[in-house]
Amino acid sequence: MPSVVRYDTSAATSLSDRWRGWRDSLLASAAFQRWAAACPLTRPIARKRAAELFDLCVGFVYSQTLAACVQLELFEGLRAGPCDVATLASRAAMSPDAMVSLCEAASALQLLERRGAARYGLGPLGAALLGNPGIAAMVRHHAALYADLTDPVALLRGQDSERRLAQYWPYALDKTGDALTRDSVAPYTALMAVSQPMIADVVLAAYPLSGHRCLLDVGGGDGSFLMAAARQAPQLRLQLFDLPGVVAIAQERLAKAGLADRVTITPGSFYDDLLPTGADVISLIRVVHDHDDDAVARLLAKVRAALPDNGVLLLGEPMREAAGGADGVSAYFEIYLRAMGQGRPRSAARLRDLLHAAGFSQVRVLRTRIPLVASVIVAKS
Ligand SMILES: C[S@@+](CC[C@H](N)C(=O)[O-])C[C@H]1O[C@@H](n2cnc3c(N)ncnc32)[C@H](O)[C@@H]1O
Repeated sequence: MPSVVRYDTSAATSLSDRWRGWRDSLLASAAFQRWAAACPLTRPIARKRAAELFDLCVGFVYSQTLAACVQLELFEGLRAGPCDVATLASRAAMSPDAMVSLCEAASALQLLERRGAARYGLGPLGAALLGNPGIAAMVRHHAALYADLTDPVALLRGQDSERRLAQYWPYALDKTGDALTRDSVAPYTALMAVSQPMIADVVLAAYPLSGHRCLLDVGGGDGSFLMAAARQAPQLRLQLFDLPGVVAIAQERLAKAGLADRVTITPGSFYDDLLPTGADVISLIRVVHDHDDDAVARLLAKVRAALPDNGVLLLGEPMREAAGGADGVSAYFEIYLRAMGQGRPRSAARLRDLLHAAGFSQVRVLRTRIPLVASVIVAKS
């Protein structure tokens, strides 16, 4: 269980509570809503709020429209150019009418674009998705999350017995990883590998590794981040630490990439084992948010113990409140990690506290190109 209490039990009403109470009662009033929609000055705000609320109400339909396009490999099918509805329908084994509904819905979401009567091509978002296969893989694996979310209240009450997402990430069910076979870790390891290039681009642009001698990637999956680091910094020696089933996959992948001589691979669980020493920089990429505060505190202490004086911890993952505006990252990870059964999305400020508590100094939050994909923190041991 997370050790931080996140709710305020104080009965005192502050000035800001009273201001917000007044605002909420105004916004909840049907008469005010009618007035705001009619008044030319407030109409743009009223329309924006109505659109935002509409998106919240129907977001599941948007997601499932995208899921259908991905499942039918519609974007791939349109890569070479637009196509008529009859051909798309026959490829997808559905009626032309049903295909028109899907194409119209996808066009409204900018995934596709109508290109004449009964003919469709890629839309700007569909084309962007083709450039990043990690997104389609993420969409596919959401089938497990959405199945768990069929009854969201049961999930939050811990009454969902199937726990499909936890089975997808089996280390959430077996913390030591002892019983995890290669087959059980292969699906999430493949998903991480295909989505890793966009993470590595963002992290390594924010913190180039050219000044370092040896990188240990803890929870390094199949070695995809190490491969990107090796391309960026040809002098870098490489180390990887992950669960035994995962490192078996990494061993093959890194050997195929011609990096066998440059890398040392150590199987283990950071819940039970010490981390290997020898690296002057240790990375935790998309690892910390998967674990509760007490486990993270122990992991950070082990990272610090494995680093030399003035060694560097490089932490990269999506963080709360990093992307600005409505915080979709927080909403997503709060519910996602609840379904997975462990972990927390954390803000840079919260991570900074955990790093200081573990004895790290000179904690710096670095700007990244796309904070939605990952934010980066570096700290000295
Ligand atoms: C979300 S994945 C991220 C993988 C990789 N860093 C990336 O960004 O693509 C988390 C990784 O942490 C590893 N992991 C989870 N629990 C672990 C443990 N107790 N000891 C070692 N590795 C663990 C998983 O096997 C997985 O490879």
